[in-house]
Amino acid sequence: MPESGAAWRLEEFRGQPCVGLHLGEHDSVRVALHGAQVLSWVAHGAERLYLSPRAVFDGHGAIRGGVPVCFPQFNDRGPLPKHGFARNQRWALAAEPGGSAPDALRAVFRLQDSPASRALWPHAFTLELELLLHPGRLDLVLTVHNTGAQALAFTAALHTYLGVAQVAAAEVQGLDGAACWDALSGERSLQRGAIAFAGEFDRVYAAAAAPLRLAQPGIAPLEIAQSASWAQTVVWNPGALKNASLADMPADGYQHMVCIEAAQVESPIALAAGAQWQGWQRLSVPA
Ligand SMILES: O=P(O)(O)OC[C@H]1O[C@H](O)[C@H](O)[C@@H](O)[C@@H]1O
Repeated sequence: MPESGAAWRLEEFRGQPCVGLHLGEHDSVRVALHGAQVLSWVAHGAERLYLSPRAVFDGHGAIRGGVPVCFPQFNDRGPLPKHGFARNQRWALAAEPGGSAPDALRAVFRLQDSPASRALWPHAFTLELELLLHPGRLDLVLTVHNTGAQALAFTAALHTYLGVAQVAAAEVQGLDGAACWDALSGERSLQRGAIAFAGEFDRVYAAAAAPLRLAQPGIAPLEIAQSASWAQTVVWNPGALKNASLADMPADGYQHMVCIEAAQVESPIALAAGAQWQGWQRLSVPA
């Protein structure tokens, strides 16, 4: 274990088994085995993720909030259930969590193909989500391993719900000039300036080379970086109307979240038999 005060433990949250990583008093992460879904990330004492108070924890459906892992399909762009099946299945801890550096904790979750996954998608695979918790920083590393004898192809995302005090006052910086596809209008254009939110927003951006920033008045900004292996970044907020159609969101839920997703949406990743792919997202509160 790293410095004193660092620990991991099995926890229960809303009836679901979870793993908690705790680095001292002020940094922690909680992950449900269902979907290996991160439900909470506390950085320097402040929660930075949004988890809907109406999220359903039935061990079957998707949990609204935190960091859903979308695999092997992004959204409804294909024949599989929306955002694939990985967020709807029980993952396992790959090994006992522990210290990875003097001031860091690491946990790895694993999902392998099963009769349930093969009924939907006829491929052999191992999916791993590695979490590295540092003071003020969380790294999420997704690895896809084709363990079968046939090639496979997938799209995916780390569908991160970031918490905001008031979405109308929040801004996403760092995508100025990026090519974007508006999922609402179908139009392609270039982003001009920072992203602000005044209604439903659902856009797929060509990923930027430098980290993005989520800026809010009076709150330390959050930096969001992703590996170059993800071609896109998705930015989503349902706005009031779409929010009202989401049974697992409270009426004001959309005001308190912005999704910034490291994603591979437009061209599937092809993996030959035995090949691996890795993509990460890093969330940090700059010192
Ligand atoms: O409601 P879900 O299946 O979790 O999807 C939530 C959202 O995910 C992504 O951000 C997509 O770009 C949106 O179009 C979608 O509405």
